[in-house]
Amino acid sequence: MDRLLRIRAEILATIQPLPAEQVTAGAARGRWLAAAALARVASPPHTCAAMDGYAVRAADVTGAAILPVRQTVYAGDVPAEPLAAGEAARIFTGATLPAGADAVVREEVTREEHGRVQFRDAARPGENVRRAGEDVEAGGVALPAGVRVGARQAALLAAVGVTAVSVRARPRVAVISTGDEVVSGRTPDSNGPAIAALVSALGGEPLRRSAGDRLEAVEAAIAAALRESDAVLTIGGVSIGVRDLVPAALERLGADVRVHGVPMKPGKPFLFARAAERPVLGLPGSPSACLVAFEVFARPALLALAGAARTGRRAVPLRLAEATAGKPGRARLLWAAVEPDGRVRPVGRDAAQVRGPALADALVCLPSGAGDLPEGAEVTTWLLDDDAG
Ligand SMILES: Nc1nc2c(c(=O)[nH]1)N[C@H]1C(S)=C(S)[C@@H](COP(=O)(O)OP(=O)(O)OC[C@H]3O[C@@H](n4cnc5c(N)ncnc54)[C@H](O)[C@@H]3O)O[C@H]1N2
Ligand code: MOO
Repeated sequence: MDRLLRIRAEILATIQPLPAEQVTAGAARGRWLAAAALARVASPPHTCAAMDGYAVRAADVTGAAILPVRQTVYAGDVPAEPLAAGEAARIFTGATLPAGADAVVREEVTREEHGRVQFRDAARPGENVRRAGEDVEAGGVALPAGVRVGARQAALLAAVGVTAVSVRARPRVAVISTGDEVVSGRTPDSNGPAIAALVSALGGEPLRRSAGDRLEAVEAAIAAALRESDAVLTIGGVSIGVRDLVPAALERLGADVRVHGVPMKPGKPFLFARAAERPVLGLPGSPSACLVAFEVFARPALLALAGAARTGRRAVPLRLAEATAGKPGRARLLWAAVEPDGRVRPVGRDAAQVRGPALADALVCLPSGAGDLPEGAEVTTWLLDDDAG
């Protein structure tokens, strides 16, 4: 995997994030922050009760004690008056602590009768109190740049009063399916919709195009794509057959082909070029190879364009649910399913497979030269289920 990761790093080094724009927090959903989002208000906004009970000055409750209850504070109230020494205030979860109070005693360990509350034990200063800003201080960094705004991030932005944020533009990504068999429909275009869906899941805007097996057609399709998009993905026509026209078309367009052929299985013919200051990623046509090359190279490249701080899949060591026969040579990526017990089971291997990837929720990465692996062997696994935007 090291060589693949080096090639990936070389590709990423050529990619700058797209320009930033200011959008409402709602419109930021699924996009990446271009700058840190700073809290406009603290969270929590006021020092408040963490439990229903009685606000007191802890110094007044150093053991069993009885205090008069002078006020009641509900969530949303502004306390009518400060808490005087020797008094208690009835208070509810989330309600602002009256000035002077420094502890909340849970209702369960008290008894109220005739306007007086009885405490059994000492109150600790700070007990059941949420300090204003203990989660996020006003003016502090709520979210750093490079983070994707999803559901939980939207909650934080709302909590700290952020209504507008700076995010990276959505990448417009041309997805060009090539090959007469695909254009005619004799071979169903399974890669096109898959790659378009993967682009959408990254918050990108896929522009689906196709070109038959004529050099001029492939060249024209790539040239048009370079004009209308921020990145170009081609599918098929990238290995060494006489009808594999993507490399020749790129040459005619004066592209700078930086990578052609990578030591992995499947996905060996993958190509990376720069043309018109844009990245061009040539994915193999064989379905499993296409999707693997997308995972290893294209997805990180598109994430870098979109401004993501983390461009790789989450990699975790998992144990194999079954033995896997070793093969010398290239690093291998196996579509796999994570089982309920946390072990991982490969689901199909041939580069032409469409079913294996469809059943998988992980990719197992075996380094070049990995021999036969027994059941239970630990393997690096990329988890594929974190696309939620
Ligand atoms: N003599 C050699 N032949 C091949 C080599 C090699 O080194 N020497 N490499 C093999 C490897 S590895 C792969 S992977 C494939 C990929 O080649 P291409 O990227 O040029 O892909 P095509 O030849 O255009 O298509 C291969 C296969 O995939 C089907 N296809 C293409 N596009 C789609 C699509 N959008 N949806 C579904 N299926 C698609 C196409 O019909 C072919 O069946 O080359 C090996 N050959
Ligand atoms: O490496 Mo190819 O990618 O065998 O399918």
